Amino acid sequence: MGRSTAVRARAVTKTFGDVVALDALDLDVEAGQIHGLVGPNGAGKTTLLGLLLGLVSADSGSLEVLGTSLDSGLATADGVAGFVDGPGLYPSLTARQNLRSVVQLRGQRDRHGDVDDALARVGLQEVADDPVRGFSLGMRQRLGLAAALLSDPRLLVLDEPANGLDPAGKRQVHRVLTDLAEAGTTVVLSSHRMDDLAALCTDVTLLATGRMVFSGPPSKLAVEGGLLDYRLLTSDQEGARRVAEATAGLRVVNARETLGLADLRSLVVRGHESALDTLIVGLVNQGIAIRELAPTIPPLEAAFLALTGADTSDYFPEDDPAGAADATGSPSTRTLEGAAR
Ligand SMILES: Nc1ncnc2c1ncn2[C@@H]1O[C@H](COP(=O)(O)OP(=O)(O)OP(=O)(O)O)[C@@H](O)[C@H]1O
Repeated sequence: MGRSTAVRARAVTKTFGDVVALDALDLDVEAGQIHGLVGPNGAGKTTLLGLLLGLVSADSGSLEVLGTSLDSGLATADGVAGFVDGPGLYPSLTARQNLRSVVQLRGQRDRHGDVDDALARVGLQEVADDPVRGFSLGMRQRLGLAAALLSDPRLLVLDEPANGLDPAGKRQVHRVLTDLAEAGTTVVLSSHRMDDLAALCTDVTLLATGRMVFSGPPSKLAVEGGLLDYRLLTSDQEGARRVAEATAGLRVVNARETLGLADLRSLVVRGHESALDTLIVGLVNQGIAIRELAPTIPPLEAAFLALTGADTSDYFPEDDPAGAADATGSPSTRTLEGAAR
């Protein structure tokens, strides 16, 4: 394991009875990365985070966390902190008392106001002396993060840390995580929000039914996702339709299905970026002004849907079968090989 590798998983498998939560998973997380795990419900994200925290052990394969092998059973590597399924907190204690109890349980002392500092970093200083019982989900998430910060972790593991956070709270948590990563801490987190992951993560790993279907920078994921649907509004919609239909590699698709009833004027065209470039030139040559042209859903979301096999028919038309889900419903090998690093 290289010095710069915080997590190295090889063929890690974890089953719960008949359910295969992780299926021969390979994963590398470089030190100092903010690494996002994303995938449909039940994909294995929480199971993987639990393994990193030493809360569950793998059935087979090898897992090294911060240079410590976790292959011989339940163990937490030194320098790892975080939580899955929400932070464990004492509801009758205040936020400050909760953090003090964490410090005491670890046999540490509250050096130089570490507790107050952690509360301030997550924006909870105003409610430091309120009982946690009355805290919202977002406040609990932030307090859980503060508890994890108290041990100065080298690897921070967080299960949906933005869950329940308002936009200001989310920005604050993102800032904390970015500052930590800049100081060398590795962060591995799960999220269902592709926009959050794109804004925060250096790399993302996309899981589907316990298998890795993509790992790499979010920008690469967006590009590898395949064809996109674009909404097109011009000065001459009929003329634009004719140009689009004549453009190689582009298809005009049913706008009503894609956009719903809210937007009956727009055309929806499906294709790769290069075909779109040709369309734009064609429209300009015909003297048709382009008023709006944008993906109907964000590229990362489209890539997620395509690579996890969800709703692929919307994103991979019949004339591009190589990009479609295979007969077993698994995501396409071609796409995955192209996508995986
Ligand atoms: N303790 C357990 N006992 C039985 N099955 C479990 C257990 N933990 C996880 N599973 C199963 O393993 C699979 C993966 O679950 P996991 O919680 O890791 O998925 P996830 O990607 O975190 O899902 P979500 O997005 O819904 O949180 C699921 O089918 C789940 O039902």
